[in-house]
Amino acid sequence: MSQHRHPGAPGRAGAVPALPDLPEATVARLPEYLRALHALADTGHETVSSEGLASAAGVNSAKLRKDLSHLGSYGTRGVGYDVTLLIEQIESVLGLTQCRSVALVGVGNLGHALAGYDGFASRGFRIAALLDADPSRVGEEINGLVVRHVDDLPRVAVEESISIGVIATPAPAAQAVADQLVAVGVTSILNFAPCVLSVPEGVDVRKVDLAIELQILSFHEHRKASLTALPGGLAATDTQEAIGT
Ligand SMILES: NC(=O)c1ccc[n+]([C@@H]2O[C@H](COP(=O)([O-])OP(=O)(O)OC[C@H]3O[C@@H](n4cnc5c(N)ncnc54)[C@H](O)[C@@H]3O)[C@@H](O)[C@H]2O)c1
Repeated sequence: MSQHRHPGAPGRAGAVPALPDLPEATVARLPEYLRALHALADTGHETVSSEGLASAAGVNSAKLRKDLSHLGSYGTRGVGYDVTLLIEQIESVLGLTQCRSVALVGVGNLGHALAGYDGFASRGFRIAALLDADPSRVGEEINGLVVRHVDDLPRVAVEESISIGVIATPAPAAQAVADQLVAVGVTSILNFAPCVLSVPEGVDVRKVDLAIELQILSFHEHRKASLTALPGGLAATDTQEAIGT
């Protein structure tokens, strides 16, 4: 995943308490900690050591302690972190204490898969609107939601209090869709189209490109093959650390 961010995003949800200014890498790891913590809570764990949580989240424990110290969470010596408390702290920092409404634009192959995925709701996101430019797709019902024409976006954005836009259109259409989302006041965009979007200051864009992830893995495969070809073979390398996860 890649991301670009502009400071000073105007909030749509009104005044919120000042948040710590966290490093982006920390922000990117918090959802991993949250997922691991929910799994621990589901299996009856009340506390967890930094090593245990780090291992469940797939990071090293020093990095985890540093990340959590940014939230003012240091755990208790000999006991570790209180699982429920840490879940609350991370959810609060990530702004997950309120459910956010998402508009998905482009309901083709990928859009259908995203619209049919139930996992967003359990993580605090409601797909509230499906929009497409193709009249033959308008009116189709997916997971209880009817696809609407993208020209309805201004009305839908107000009706559903849309706070995040997801773009799953072909790349040539993505910039125009981003412009439409920005025009209706959306300040967070998740872009699946393989292109760079230009957005005004105050709008955050994250890009998901599985092909890029595969290319990065390809590099590591390539590198491992070159190392095993050396005399002595591949040193005891922690591949996840090498990848930087
Ligand atoms: N990020 C990833 O890992 C990943 C994986 C798969 C596909 N993709 C990308 O996701 C996008 C969608 O892929 P797909 O296979 O679903 O394509 P698709 O052709 O099946 O669907 C695209 C949909 O977008 C709609 N559309 C086109 N222009 C529009 C506009 N201006 N406003 C609203 N809707 C519009 C089309 O009518 C169509 O329904 C592509 O850009 C593709 O490259 C990314």
